[in-house]
Amino acid sequence: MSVNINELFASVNIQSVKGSRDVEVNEVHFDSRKVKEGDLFVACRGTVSDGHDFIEKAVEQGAKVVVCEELPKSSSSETSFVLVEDASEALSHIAHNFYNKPTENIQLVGVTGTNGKTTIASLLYELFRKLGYKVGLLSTVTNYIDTKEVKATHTTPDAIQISKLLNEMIEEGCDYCFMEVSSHAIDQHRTSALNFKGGIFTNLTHDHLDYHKTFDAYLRAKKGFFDQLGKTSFAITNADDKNGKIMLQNTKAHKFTYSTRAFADFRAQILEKHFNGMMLEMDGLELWSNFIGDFNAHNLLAVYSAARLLDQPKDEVLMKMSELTSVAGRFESLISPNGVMAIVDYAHTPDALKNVLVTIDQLRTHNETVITVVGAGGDRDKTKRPLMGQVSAEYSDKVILTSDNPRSENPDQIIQEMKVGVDAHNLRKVLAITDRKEAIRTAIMLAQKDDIILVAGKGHEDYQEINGVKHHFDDKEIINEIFNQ
Ligand SMILES: CC(=O)N[C@H]1[C@@H](OP(=O)(O)OP(=O)(O)OC[C@H]2O[C@@H](n3ccc(=O)[nH]c3=O)[C@H](O)[C@@H]2O)O[C@H](CO)[C@@H](O)[C@@H]1O[C@H](C)C(=O)N[C@@H](C)C(=O)N[C@H](CCC(=O)O)C(=O)O
Ligand SMILES: Nc1ncnc2c1ncn2[C@@H]1O[C@H](COP(=O)(O)OP(=O)(O)OP(=O)(O)O)[C@@H](O)[C@H]1O
Ligand SMILES: N[C@H](CCC[C@H](N)C(=O)O)C(=O)O
Ligand SMILES: [Mg+2]
Repeated sequence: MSVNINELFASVNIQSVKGSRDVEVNEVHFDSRKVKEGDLFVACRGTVSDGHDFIEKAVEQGAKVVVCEELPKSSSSETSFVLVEDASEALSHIAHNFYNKPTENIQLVGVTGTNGKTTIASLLYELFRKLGYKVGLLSTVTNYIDTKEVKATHTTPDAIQISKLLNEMIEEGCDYCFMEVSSHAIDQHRTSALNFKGGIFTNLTHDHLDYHKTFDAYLRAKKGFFDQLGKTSFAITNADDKNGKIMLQNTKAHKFTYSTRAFADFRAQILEKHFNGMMLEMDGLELWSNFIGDFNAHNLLAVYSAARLLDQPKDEVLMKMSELTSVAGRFESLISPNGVMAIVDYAHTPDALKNVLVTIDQLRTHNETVITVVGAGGDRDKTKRPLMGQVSAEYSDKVILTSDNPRSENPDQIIQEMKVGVDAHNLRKVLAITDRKEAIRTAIMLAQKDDIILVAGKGHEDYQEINGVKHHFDDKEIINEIFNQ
């Protein structure tokens, strides 16, 4: 396929062009290593390197058009250079135009917030399939083009990948797509060109301060998503979150709120909590849900609100919602032959850990012991480590601190940084076992019938990343193996 660049630059704020404007290109890339003869290269400034340093390389490999924020000192006369103010933002528009402006032909709903994005986006995908539609999903766990699975590498794919996948969804006949929008993605303009039908805010708690530096910058990144919504879109926020209101402060979209506590457009209340689910009153009607935990009442309410704002009938939505079951790696329980329960959950922030442990505490009928196995990611927010240590020890009877993707860091050092946060009176509860498999084995050995083990932080992940190498590792697989030994 070849496309004229005049079409590609629609809605891009061009400062100047050096060279011909009447050029056809084959492919669009932001990585010089992928450029082939006749392609377009966008030089983006990154966190590690600067795409401008690879312009020469891209030209050598045959780039016909280069989009950049600064012209290189010497430039080939055969290549057209398009100067823009923000190359990452331009990339999002160029990719969207290249893939036939997909968001003009699909109802796209984005979910953002610290926790709950995967849960809400995946449940919306399942719900709309049950309602009879063809649907797409872009999530941390996996991507779907209707029923075709495409492996996920990020929570939000890069700008090119997003538009490519959305275009494939349209070709497959999808009416809707539900996607997670991470704060990194917003900050890097991966979603700038997309025309969202709706946006959902979950909550904002401590995470990713390695990248955003301050909580305020993290908040502003999330808010940027709602600022970008158009006036025919809807924006749904969590009225029970401290920052719920601020998120929608400057949006042009129609605003809606959901709450389990206060007055809101969409309301729910937990009527009964059971081991295998809960009974809710949702928007005035009763709903059985296979999910537990107060935070899931919020997630389900967000799902319901979005479905209603997408004009789906109330009774049918509630009926199909009661059939929804758990999302991979989110509160998945396994029982050993001698009655020990292990729960695998993706809690990797202080707030998520607390929510999950409080939910587990509410499940206790006698004085079952709760043992938590948890680590914190390497090369990620270091300031959440002591908080995760503190919360785990406060809300468990025993904690085994271990590794969770140490990446380039020393795993013992990460564990030490988690331990620093543990209150003095809780230190006796804490063990440190660096090898995650051994940590899980020890928890299982310590547990007696009816005790509960929480294995937190990796959820659906099937790897342990150490020094740039992903080794196969799956919490559920390991637990089952040890349970059956
Ligand atoms: C910190 C971060 O977000 N990094 C992302 C970013 O890379 P970067 O800014 O570091 O890129 P860089 O290496 O500095 O390179 C700058 C530019 O030079 C280009 N380049 C580089 C080398 C070369 O030889 N030629 C060349 O052209 C690169 O393609 C890039 O355009 O842009 C890349 C392309 O989109 C992403 O793949 C990469 O994700 C990395 C792998 C990552 O780990 N990201 C995580 C933190 C992330 O994005 N997480 C969020 C979820 C978080 C959550 O909510 O839980 C996500 O959405 O997944
Ligand atoms: N609404 C919520 N509020 C607080 N904690 C939640 C909520 N929903 C889920 N959690 C907890 O957070 C964990 C991660 O949930 P989920 O994967 O849905 O979040 P996410 O926002 O997609 O995370 P990520 O940023 O890694 O993509 C869950 O395993 C659970 O422990
Ligand atoms: N999307 C999150 C996932 C964290 C999961 C945890 N297992 C880790 O590796 O830190 C992040 O990139 O921060
Ligand atoms: Mg996610």
